[in-house]
Amino acid sequence: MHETPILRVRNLEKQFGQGCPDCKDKESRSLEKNYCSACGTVYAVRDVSFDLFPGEVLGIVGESGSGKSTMLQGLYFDAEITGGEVYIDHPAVLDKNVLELSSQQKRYIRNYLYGMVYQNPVHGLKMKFSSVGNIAEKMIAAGGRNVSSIEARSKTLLEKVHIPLRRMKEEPRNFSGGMQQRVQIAKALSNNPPILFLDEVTTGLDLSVQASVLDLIKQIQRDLHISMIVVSHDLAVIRMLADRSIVMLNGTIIEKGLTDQILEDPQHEYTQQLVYSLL
Ligand SMILES: Nc1ncnc2c1ncn2[C@@H]1O[C@H](COP(=O)(O)OP(=O)(O)OP(=O)(O)O)[C@@H](O)[C@H]1O
Repeated sequence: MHETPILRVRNLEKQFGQGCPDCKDKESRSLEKNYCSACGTVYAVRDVSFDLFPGEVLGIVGESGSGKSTMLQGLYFDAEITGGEVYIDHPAVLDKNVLELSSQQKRYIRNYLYGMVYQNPVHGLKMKFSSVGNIAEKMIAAGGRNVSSIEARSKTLLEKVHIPLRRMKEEPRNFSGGMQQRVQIAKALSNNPPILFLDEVTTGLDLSVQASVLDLIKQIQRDLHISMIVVSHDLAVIRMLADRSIVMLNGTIIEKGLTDQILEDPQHEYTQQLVYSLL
């Protein structure tokens, strides 16, 4: 039996710059990594295609500048994508390339179908709202109006991410980095999205805090059976979380497969270096 992917990404492209005769033609262009030295255009994401299946964690790993964050920002509509198609297996948008939808329809997807956890909590949280207020805001944006059920769900979510309820009225700017990431995760889950994006969520945290946030993500994945795309430059993070993985370099996919397989038998020279650096 073939399962239908919850998310299908096809030939995604993102360029910064207009391009020039030297680089406009995909087949004949020659770039320095992802950069055209003739006109300065950066080809940040090039011809990226993959499927995400229900309940699966897909890892995206690559060095700084490989295009991971740009791709995630494009999928979450934070940045405009230059080309390609994205399909979500949901009745509201079935068979529609969601990149071409109106801003209202994209808002619907961000509110109901996607959750996002950013590396920098400042991008995902309103630091002057209370923690419970941050979660409530997301539910209200999605049309929630029943105050007592919004409050009850916010509390349940904060408990789920191990934020003590006695601190729920505090602003997240007073919290440690690990706690801020927990509040972001709770907020991202507030409307029960089937797809969660996680962008370098443990980068910059102390090792012990990293481990507890990663444990939390695993626990959420087990409990909610949510599909996740986890972006990290750190193969150790991907190894801990992802069933399947994609390795990116200079904006393109250079290797993909089961994470265990990639770790055991890396094919590309760059992946081999990544794997050996874990030893
Ligand atoms: N606004 C921009 N203008 C020009 N180039 C950009 C812009 N934003 C990103 N880039 C370039 O796009 C490429 C991909 O960057 P991106 O941030 O997606 O990589 P990354 O793999 O997520 O790395 P990092 O983890 O360091 O953010 C890089 O070459 C970067 O310099």
